[in-house]
Amino acid sequence: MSELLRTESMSVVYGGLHAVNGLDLRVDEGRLVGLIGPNGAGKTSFIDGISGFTRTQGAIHFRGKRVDREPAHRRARLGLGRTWQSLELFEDLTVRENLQVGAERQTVGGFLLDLVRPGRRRDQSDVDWALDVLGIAHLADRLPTEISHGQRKLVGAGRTLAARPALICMDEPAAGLDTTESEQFGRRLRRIVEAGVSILLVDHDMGLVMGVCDEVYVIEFGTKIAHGTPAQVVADERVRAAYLGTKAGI
Ligand SMILES: Nc1ncnc2c1ncn2[C@@H]1O[C@H](COP(=O)(O)OP(=O)(O)OP(=O)(O)O)[C@@H](O)[C@H]1O
Repeated sequence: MSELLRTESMSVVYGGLHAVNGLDLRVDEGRLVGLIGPNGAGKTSFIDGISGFTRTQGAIHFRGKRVDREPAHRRARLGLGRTWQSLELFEDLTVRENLQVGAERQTVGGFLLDLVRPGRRRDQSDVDWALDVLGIAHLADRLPTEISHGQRKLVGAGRTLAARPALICMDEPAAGLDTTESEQFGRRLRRIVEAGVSILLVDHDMGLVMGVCDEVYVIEFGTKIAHGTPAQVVADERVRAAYLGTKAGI
């Protein structure tokens, strides 16, 4: 399997707090990799660090290139996509238009073209592809207020997918979904991977993470405490101890 993302001793430090503490993590092409840990373990800080939204120490390699000193927009252009914990769709745009916003790569040429031809037709192929992978093509002309909560989550993922990334880091994409919606969402995640896009999945929904991931990393206080298949991780004593007394259901 070829390597897509690899961090080496990566840390995120806020003041004196090591939110991520020397983490080695790897995502290969064609893999759905979970990253879990109790509240405050450092999961969002890790995603912020690899995507370039917070300063890091250590090395981050993406598609064979060292990227830890590259700005966020350049990492995105290399194919490193991410979603955000707060799902804010453009409520007055259709589903298709919401994805179109994600697909647009702002270039100087495109900006000038918009000035001279404001109503120009845009290439819809990436948007059509993302709608199809997520199974929401039939909702393309609806407004976000007209679709279900689970479908809104797919639109949120679709905005990142429409930029055709090689990897999507998802930060709690299933928050607030009930069990049935979460299972449907999980099937869509597998379709994204089958379509050639790897996923790093952060979520508190253990049914989802353990049900869809090929492998799972577990962190506590910014440090890796386990890594393996879902079955190996669930059986790990340190993981069980870390989750003892929480509602996560490991
Ligand atoms: N901008 C910041 N400045 C200072 N401390 C921060 C900042 N962001 C996060 N932290 C702290 O870093 C630690 C890790 O937080 P982070 O949000 O990365 O954890 P998490 O695993 O994503 O948590 P949750 O599951 O609750 O979302 C926490 O102690 C948090 O309070």
